[in-house]
Amino acid sequence: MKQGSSGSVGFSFERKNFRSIASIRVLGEHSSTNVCKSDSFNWVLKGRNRFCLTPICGVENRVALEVVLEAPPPNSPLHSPEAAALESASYLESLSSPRAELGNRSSKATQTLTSLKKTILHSSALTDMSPFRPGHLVECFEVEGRRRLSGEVNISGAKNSALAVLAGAICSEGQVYLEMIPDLHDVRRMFQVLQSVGVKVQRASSGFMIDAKDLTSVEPCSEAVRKLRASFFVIGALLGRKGEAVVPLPGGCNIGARPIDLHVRGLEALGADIEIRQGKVFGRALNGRNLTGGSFFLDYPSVGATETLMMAAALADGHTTLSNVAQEPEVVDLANFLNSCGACIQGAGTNTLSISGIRKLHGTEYCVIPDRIEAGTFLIAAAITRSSISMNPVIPKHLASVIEKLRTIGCQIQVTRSDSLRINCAEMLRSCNVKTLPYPGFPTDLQPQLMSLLTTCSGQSVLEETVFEGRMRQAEELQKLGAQIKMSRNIAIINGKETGSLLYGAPVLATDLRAGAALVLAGLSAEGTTYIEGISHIDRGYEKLDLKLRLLGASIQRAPCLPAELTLE
Ligand SMILES: CC(=O)N[C@H]1[C@@H](OP(=O)(O)OP(=O)(O)OC[C@H]2O[C@@H](n3ccc(=O)[nH]c3=O)[C@H](O)[C@@H]2O)O[C@H](CO)[C@@H](O)[C@@H]1O
Ligand SMILES: C=C(OP(=O)(O)O)C(=O)O
Repeated sequence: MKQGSSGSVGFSFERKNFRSIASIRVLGEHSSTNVCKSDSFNWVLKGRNRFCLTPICGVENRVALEVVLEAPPPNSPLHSPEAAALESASYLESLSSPRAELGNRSSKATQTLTSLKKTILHSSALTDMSPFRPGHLVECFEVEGRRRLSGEVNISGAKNSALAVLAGAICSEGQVYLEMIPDLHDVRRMFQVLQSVGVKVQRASSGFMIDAKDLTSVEPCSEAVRKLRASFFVIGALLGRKGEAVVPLPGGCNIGARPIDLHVRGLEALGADIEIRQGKVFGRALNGRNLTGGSFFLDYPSVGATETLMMAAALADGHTTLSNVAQEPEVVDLANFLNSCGACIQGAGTNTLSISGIRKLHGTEYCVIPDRIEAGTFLIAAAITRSSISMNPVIPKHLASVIEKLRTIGCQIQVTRSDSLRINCAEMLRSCNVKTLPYPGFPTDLQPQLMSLLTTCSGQSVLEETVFEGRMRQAEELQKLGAQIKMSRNIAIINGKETGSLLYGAPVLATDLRAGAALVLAGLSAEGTTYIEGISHIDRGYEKLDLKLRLLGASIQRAPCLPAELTLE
């Protein structure tokens, strides 16, 4: 198909039948190795299931010659290769090109489909594509399974600590230098939240310098706040500092209703008047100046509510007692950070916090704890691939419940140094029963990953999610890989096979951060190729997950795919 520099190549196909297509490769005019960068073209959705491929200015000579569609893996439960081949041929016939060329191209495509040869346009060509616009290809992870992992992985700073500490930095009027802040989408959005109220954020040496001396607003940018959960916690710091705050209702993982009633009632107990209207929470100190100390019992040990109230109470006039608080390591990290700025918080890590308010906090240097959830994800990655790996830095105590369960199913885990772990896994692992609970119980943030692992363990496991009511959406996706899972509300009954259940690669969708991680792990264990869409969720909370896994020997790449939601038109 010849194509003028100013024209466009119009084509249409039934997107629903291509649910499992992995990629589209665009070739240059004379050489099949001359792969045009995806960002050289606009993929524009034109009406129902119709795309238009238009060269962007400056790439006039790099015309689109053919589009090669890849069929789904042969074992895909969604779609047979034969159906995909037929679909592809009819798609090619719909191209507005001379018939002779069509014939060639159709047979080329069919060959490609028949051999199921990998024709993925790899990540180097994609790097300039983000953020994706509607109608563009989106990134997915392409995972080639059944490879052993080996080596040592570096664990990043904890996402949930870093986010809480960044919110906490608003409490301080001095300069705060923070280390071990992971490079995550959520962290970048949190920087935007801080900057929108006048906080200066600067990269400095291997960390970040945060200066919240001159707050210019008490209303952070709605767009950024709505993208993550922890952004809402700034309400405690802003009310503490300024006696006033207007914060939109937060975003975060779609894993349940996630109300903010405990934050609100706790702030009211500290002398705030709170009103929720038009999707925003308006708070102000009742006395028109500062919050005042008080007592509050949390009905549930909410991590976020504990953190919000800790920040507010740290700056309130007088003394506060918070009972039935969360005891998570990230809560302790926030308390340690605030104390290093001069706050007076006692009892962090127990179920009661005793806080004497201090009106002005000073600057500090602080290093965030390592991410226990990332470390747990790598422990499970080793287990699901029956591999041996080491990881560092970790705080082994933070992973006690996870280590205990992995040992129960047959993994060997050694604490090799005070901050390092090594895991060795035999071929045969056993089932076990697990219930998620607040810390020190088994973390809900590792439940989806554990579900993937248990599908490969012999016998029947019962996994119960008690923290979030909507956090088992990965089960449906794991079933597409062949996992034997029966769901009953928040309980999953997982049947592994005697020899360890073999998962089969297929296209799947990450519905949230940890569900995405669970699918990556399942893909590492599966026979064939797994395509995981929705990886922006994963980038929210894992620093370079794909790179770290590759360094351990996994085959995982970023590849372009058509967004599934385009079928919903
Ligand atoms: C940014 C961050 O730190 N996120 C973590 C934090 O989320 P987050 O702070 O949102 O989690 P919470 O501990 O608050 O939520 C636990 C349960 O309490 C409920 N609840 C919470 C607040 C409230 O006002 N009312 C209420 O009913 C929630 O709906 C949920 O069912 O802790 C969770 C539980 O360990 C983790 O999974 C998240 O990764
Ligand atoms: C649920 C999580 O994050 P968030 O609270 O930011 O949605 C998580 O980290 O698993």
